[in-house]
Amino acid sequence: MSEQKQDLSSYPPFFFQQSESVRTVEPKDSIPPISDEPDPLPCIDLQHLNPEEIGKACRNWGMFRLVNHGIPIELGTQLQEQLMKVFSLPFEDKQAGLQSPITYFWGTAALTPSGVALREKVQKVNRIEGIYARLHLLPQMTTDDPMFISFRNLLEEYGKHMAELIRCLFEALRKNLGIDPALSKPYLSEYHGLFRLYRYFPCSESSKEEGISAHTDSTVLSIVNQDQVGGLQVFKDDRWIEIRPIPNTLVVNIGDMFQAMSNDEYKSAEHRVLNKQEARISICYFVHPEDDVVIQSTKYKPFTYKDFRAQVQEDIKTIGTKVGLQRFKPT
Ligand SMILES: O=C(O)CCC(=O)C(=O)O
Ligand SMILES: [Fe+2]
Repeated sequence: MSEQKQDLSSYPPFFFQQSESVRTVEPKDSIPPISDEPDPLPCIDLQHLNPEEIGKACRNWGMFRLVNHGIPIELGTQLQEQLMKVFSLPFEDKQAGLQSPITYFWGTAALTPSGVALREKVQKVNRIEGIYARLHLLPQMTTDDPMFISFRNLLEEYGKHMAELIRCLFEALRKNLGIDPALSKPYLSEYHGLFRLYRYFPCSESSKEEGISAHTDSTVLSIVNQDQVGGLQVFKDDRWIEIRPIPNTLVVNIGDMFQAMSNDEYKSAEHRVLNKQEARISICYFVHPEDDVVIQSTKYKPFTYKDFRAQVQEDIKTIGTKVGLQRFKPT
């Protein structure tokens, strides 16, 4: 077994109990990723936002790399370091110390919106741990532990940048699509801004183990800040493409809600994460529409994000997987 032996007591004991065969990826997923080409992902410069370029990236990829994003480098580095410290705590300490409104979870075969893994009907539990936090609830975290206080403060500061950044991207894309400005607020609910922070278990790369299985996000927009380990892939033109880690860049993807809002002009990107030989950290920020606003789309029956979320939960419970927007196609 080539799994790293260090600090294994910080991982959920269940990670060592599941058989190897359960964890390996399925045949459809086994197309080898092409990683030695120049970075193929469209790159968007926030300081020189070009509407045509960003629109093209959303239509063709549903994902792009963002540079000159304005997040202070030092802040991103500090948050990653602090996050690694928190994840390195013994498993029991994380369970005990991270309680609402910042909660700890592990195994994401299928997540509830709050990031809790649903284990009914789900055979495979991925070797990943996470911390879930809604941005607007962070100030309510009560703790005396200096490590958690520092972590919470960094996350809050980083979150303010994320909220601003996502608003700026949404406005550019909304204008591109000609969406009514009156929908800006309900379509991108700041109240629903949330973090999922992950640590992926280190394992042998030859085993092709998924930390997060192939999926599209149910969001409007998602922003991923990954460390230098790698493993994130996007499915495009019938193959998995590596989203290489490049320092000081973020990865933005279109979620299902934005796909519907754009009448399918923009695509929610199918992506996954493979575990690597080193533990991997990522800081992901997600924004959804307000619960009760009706998504107006020529491609789908009228639905709200609340309807969508309930349907996803139902599908995961009954058939073990998310069906997504297909459920809302007119019959
Ligand atoms: O960790 C990552 O890079 C991506 C995570 C992800 O796709 C998700 O949480 O939806
Ligand atoms: Fe995702």
